[in-house]
Amino acid sequence: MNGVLSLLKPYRLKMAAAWGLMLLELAVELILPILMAKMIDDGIVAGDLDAVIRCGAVMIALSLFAFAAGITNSFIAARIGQNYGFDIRKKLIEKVQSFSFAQYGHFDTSTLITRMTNDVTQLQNAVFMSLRIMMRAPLLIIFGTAMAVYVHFGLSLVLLVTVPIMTVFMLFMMRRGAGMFQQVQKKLDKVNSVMRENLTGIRLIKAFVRHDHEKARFQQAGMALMDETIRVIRTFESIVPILLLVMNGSLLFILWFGFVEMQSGNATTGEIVAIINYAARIIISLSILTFITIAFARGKASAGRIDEVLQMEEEKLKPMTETYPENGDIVFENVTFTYPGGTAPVLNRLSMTVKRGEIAAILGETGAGKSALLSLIPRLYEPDSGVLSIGGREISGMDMDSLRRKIGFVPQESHLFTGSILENIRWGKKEATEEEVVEAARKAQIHDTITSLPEGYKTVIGQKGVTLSGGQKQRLSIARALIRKPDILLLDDSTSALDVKTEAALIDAITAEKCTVFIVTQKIITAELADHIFMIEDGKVAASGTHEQLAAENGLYQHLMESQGRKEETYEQTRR
Ligand SMILES: Nc1ncnc2c1ncn2[C@@H]1O[C@H](COP(=O)(O)OP(=O)(O)OP(=O)(O)O)[C@@H](O)[C@H]1O
Repeated sequence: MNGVLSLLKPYRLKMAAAWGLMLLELAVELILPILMAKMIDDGIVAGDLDAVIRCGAVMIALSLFAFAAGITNSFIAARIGQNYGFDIRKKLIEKVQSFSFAQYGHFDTSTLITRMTNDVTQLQNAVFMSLRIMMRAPLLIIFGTAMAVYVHFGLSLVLLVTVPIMTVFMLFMMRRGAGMFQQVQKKLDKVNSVMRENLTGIRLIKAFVRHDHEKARFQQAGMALMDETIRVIRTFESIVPILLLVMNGSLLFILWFGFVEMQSGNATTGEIVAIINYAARIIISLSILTFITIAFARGKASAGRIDEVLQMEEEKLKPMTETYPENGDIVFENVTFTYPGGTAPVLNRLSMTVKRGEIAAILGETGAGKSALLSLIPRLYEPDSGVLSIGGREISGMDMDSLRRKIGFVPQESHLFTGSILENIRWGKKEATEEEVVEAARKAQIHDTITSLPEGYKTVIGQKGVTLSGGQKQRLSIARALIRKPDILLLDDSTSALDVKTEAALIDAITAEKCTVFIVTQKIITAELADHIFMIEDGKVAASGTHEQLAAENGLYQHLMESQGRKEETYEQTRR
């Protein structure tokens, strides 16, 4: 067993029990026609009521026994199926969490969601069926045919011909089906992707009056899924009529040949009834096999898709030889970085030093690579070449988790989780006390806003709760980062929606924290508050210095100041 099937290992014993019960149920099913033949020949035809009652009693007892075995098997199979599904989902989420940003880019979010939901359900169904009926149907076909041969060889000859032909036909269809179901799942991915975009972008769609366009997009994806599913159904639908035609023909042949054999005294009524009974059970099993074939083909396709995620190779990282230094400057030395899948480097032999405890403003045109620079510090991406070190220790040799624990990161787009404000801030440090939460909120300049809400820190945000403004979300994200008491604080354009006064108060509070701060910004007014400004252009530091130095010497900076209407006045004047 490998891949996703290896996750069934812990259930080996329970699976064996389920199969054992299934075999008992099957054995009863195979014995019943013989008992019926005996009841007819020794009881009904011979006029012996005692024999009828005896055989009847044994048949009832065996049927009850099979019923109990069947129910227990069903219960165990359902439990294994559900547990297995849970295990796969857990494994998948753990795996996805361990992905580097580059690996995450391999999969679209929608396909990951489909794989974690629908594909897991398909596999769960396949496992349930394999324990409940998947083995039973083929075994009944094999042993049913064997028992029929045992009862009357001549009458069973037709089964010996038709059953293997139909079984091979089914196996062939199963092979074809697996490929087709891969396509169905891909089309389902697309539907999920359009649906997700529609739901998350609902405000935009309304504002731009793009309902019709989106409806058409959804229809296209939905129709593609429907067409593919119909194609598969059509293929499988042909199985049952073909099966019924062949097997009903076999039944008629048995009846006709049985009549001939009975006339010549070579067969009894009971034997004919038993053979017909076996043939009927075989027909039912072959029809069940059709559904099993579909479930198995779907399960196989889904297992492949799940395995693709689970077997994603771990990124090979340098051995961990460095520990995080308690104090240290952050140094980029000739760092070159290309986004995975990107065609050209966004950072090109960039070098810069940010002193411990300094506030560094990163300025640059949009698309200059400011976010890229920030994302290298917590090792969300690894540079192509060059060295990034903290306190003289290369971060590429540091344990990722311990490095990230020292960093407070506020991404460009604020992302909050469904839950209360308190929970959202505490998300940054799970053991934080309420006092710590309030302290972080005060520093992030959001405390007053929170307390003005009717439920204060207990206010639920998200779809079913209060909707916050862009600036409020930014400050909440900053509070979530500050509660960690980070050594390094990365603010990726996270103060863009704040007014001048609030931003200045925030920077004052951050300064008191004495952490090293990288603040990406487009605004000169924010850069002025920094100890050091780095201007990024063409993947390099084009200029650096204090606001005063750059304002006096750097043409590009002066141009930026002018374009933003900032000349002689200072930040203090604006604040007032
Ligand atoms: N995940 C990604 N994969 C490939 N290319 C990317 C990715 N993210 C950004 N880019 C590209 O890399 C370049 C630098 O992007 P980055 O987001 O680092 O710049 P930025 O200076 O932060 O921009 P902005 O100020 O607009 O946020 C851009 O041209 C962008 O299109």
